[in-house]
Amino acid sequence: MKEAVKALFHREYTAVEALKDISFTIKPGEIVGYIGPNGAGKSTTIKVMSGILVPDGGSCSIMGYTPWLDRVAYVKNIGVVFGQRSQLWWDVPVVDSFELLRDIYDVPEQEYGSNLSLLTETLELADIIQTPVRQLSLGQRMRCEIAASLLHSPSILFLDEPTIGLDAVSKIAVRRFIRTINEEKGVTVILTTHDMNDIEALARRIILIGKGRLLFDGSIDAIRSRFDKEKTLTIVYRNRPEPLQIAGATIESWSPERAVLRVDTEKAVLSDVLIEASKQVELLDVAIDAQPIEDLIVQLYKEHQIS
Ligand SMILES: Nc1ncnc2c1ncn2[C@@H]1O[C@H](COP(=O)(O)OP(=O)(O)OP(=O)(O)O)[C@@H](O)[C@H]1O
Repeated sequence: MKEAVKALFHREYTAVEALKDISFTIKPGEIVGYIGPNGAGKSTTIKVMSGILVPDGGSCSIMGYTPWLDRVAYVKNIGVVFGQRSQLWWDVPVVDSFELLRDIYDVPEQEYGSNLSLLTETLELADIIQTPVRQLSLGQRMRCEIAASLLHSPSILFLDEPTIGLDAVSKIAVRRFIRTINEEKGVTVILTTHDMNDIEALARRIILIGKGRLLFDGSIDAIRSRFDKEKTLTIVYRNRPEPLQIAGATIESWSPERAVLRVDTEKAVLSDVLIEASKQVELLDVAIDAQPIEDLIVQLYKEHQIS
């Protein structure tokens, strides 16, 4: 209590440098996964890039605009979805919010009409568009949020955790939609998410930040070739009563009909392991699994000591 009263008169402040020396360039038409652990600075970056936050230093140029200086002209070119916040009015039907956004962005009637019908069809909004937002499920609301961010045909879309809390079906629908607008309309997408399946499904390029610093900027393939040295080989074969012995492979589990092997591809060639296996058993089925991208990202976090 004493400390609380003291704090009323004498506040102690701690400076948090949310972003430090972060620098990158994104080409039109890219989908970039902007990732990092909690508190890394992802939302802060999106807020700076969308003109909501004014940084203390540094520069940011998007389509020739400085987001926080040229806000009115700039926002016509961007769409923003914050998974944790809503840009829709809670008590009115979704379509009323859409119409208000049309007026705010000054979208010509014809453009609004064709965007609305395309978004209604592809995001399956027909049954919910007359419902007040407060009566929608999270998945339904997120589909409306994404539609709302695209009514004015922006060429850049910032998505801050767009699939948070969605069920598997809705996640797949949202991912498919993001891919479609990127491929068909060339919309540039900057996506933050903790769901590595979003990243795997959408982003070819990853920018990883941790504690406000840029730690990695490159392709998923580059991460794979750096960390994904181990493959899991599952083989199914005709009855063999004793375990296989294969140089270069570690037997993870074994039964008379099935074995799971781990192969370090830096030490053994996968095809040699398979040839050796086929000499010892009559192979019926083979499956090769790479490490999930989630595990690779964790290794990247560990390398930078930010896990
Ligand atoms: N309004 C604020 N006032 C003070 N500090 C803030 C504020 N918003 C964010 N921060 C701090 O800035 C840093 C970066 O936060 P940010 O929200 O950008 O992280 P994030 O990467 O989006 O995290 P998460 O994955 O948890 O959403 C954190 O240390 C956070 O505590």
